[in-house]
Amino acid sequence: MTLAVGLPEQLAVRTVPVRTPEDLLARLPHSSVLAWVRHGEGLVGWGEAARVAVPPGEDRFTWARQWLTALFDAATVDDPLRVPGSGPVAFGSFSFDPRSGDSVLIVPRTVLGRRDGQAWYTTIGERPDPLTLLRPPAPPAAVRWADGDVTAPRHMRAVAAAVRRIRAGHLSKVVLARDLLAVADEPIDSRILLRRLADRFPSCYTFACAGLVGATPELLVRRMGGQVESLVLAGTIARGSDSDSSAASTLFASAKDREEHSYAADMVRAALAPLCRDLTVPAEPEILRLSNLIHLATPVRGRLEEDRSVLDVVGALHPTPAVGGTPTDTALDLIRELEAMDRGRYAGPVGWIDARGDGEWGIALRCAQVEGPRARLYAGGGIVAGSDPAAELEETQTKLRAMQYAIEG
Ligand SMILES: C=C(O[C@@H]1C=C(C(=O)O)C=C[C@H]1O)C(=O)O
Repeated sequence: MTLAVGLPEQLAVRTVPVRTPEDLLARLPHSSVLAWVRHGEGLVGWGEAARVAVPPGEDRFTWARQWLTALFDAATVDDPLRVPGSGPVAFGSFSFDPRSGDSVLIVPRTVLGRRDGQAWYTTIGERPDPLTLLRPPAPPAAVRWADGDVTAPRHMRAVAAAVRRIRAGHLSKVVLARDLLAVADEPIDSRILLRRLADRFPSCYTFACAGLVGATPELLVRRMGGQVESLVLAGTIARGSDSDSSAASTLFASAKDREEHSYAADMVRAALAPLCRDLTVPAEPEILRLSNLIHLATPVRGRLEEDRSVLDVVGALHPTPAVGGTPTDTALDLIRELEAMDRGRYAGPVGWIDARGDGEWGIALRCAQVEGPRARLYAGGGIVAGSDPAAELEETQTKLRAMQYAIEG
């Protein structure tokens, strides 16, 4: 259903506390699901009370927020909990490129939420589905892999061309990505992918929205009350056979990775500074260990000066140089020129927002667009003057492995 702004449907929303479900992902009744789960907590949803295709444009986050405000303001809400994620929520996934029209918001009919030992069940409309434990879905069988639009040699050529542009002084950093295709015998059930990702990457945000499924380590912004947080990532090394501490020290001492990281951390600081007071941005990055690789990470915190929804903050931040580059507009043009594929919603913001404007949005990384028996996987990396095409290709291979595992086991 697509609703025009100004003509909102009246939603009847009811939240009730429930006994803590031990496993949100085991409750999903079918493959068309919405999810945002980390360490077993978060939100899962299914059914559609409302859905909208957000028109392309720089202002798509404002458009989306206005559409939701009209919808949620007209709703009748019975929500005794009033915690972030209770009452009506929308899941969303936005295109990376403002020119692309792939962005979508979905208000599920049913949401199961869990945080800090409290759990709730929100339903919209008359007859909620019963909450039952279901039989586990079947994993994808006989998966074949094929090149996407950006083959390995093409990616290396693009990286080499980007390095030349950077050395010629056109820009400082650009993130280039590539894709990989999987085809199974039967439609791929997103629930299997979510389960495998959540088990292997518990500290990542395992997400699903309109067929985009993944587990991202990168928090673009969490807004709960006046508090905002972000976790900026850029700079990567594989967790090889070396001891972890030696890989982490190599990454921490790498001038190339520290440079890549500083562009992203500086931009997030600059974008949040006008919106926040008490902004804290550590001077040096931390080390974030995932099961397959290690990142440089800067945790950022602040208090919002004015009442702004999480989507307003998403709009101020996207695209950060973790997925775009520096300067942003030059990098976007170079991505359009050199990458030669449509990123769709890969590297775009993905997450949820409630009627109070609270929510959590990540950058859609380590993900795939799943359609029937096919999945398109994406991965990229930041390119600076000192980048090496073969090493960058390897980095995308390591990053792709997370979703290859989710699909193949
Ligand atoms: C672009 C991706 O990841 C981003 C790029 C990184 C890098 O270049 O080191 C690290 C983390 C992410 O911000 C990806 O996973 O596809």
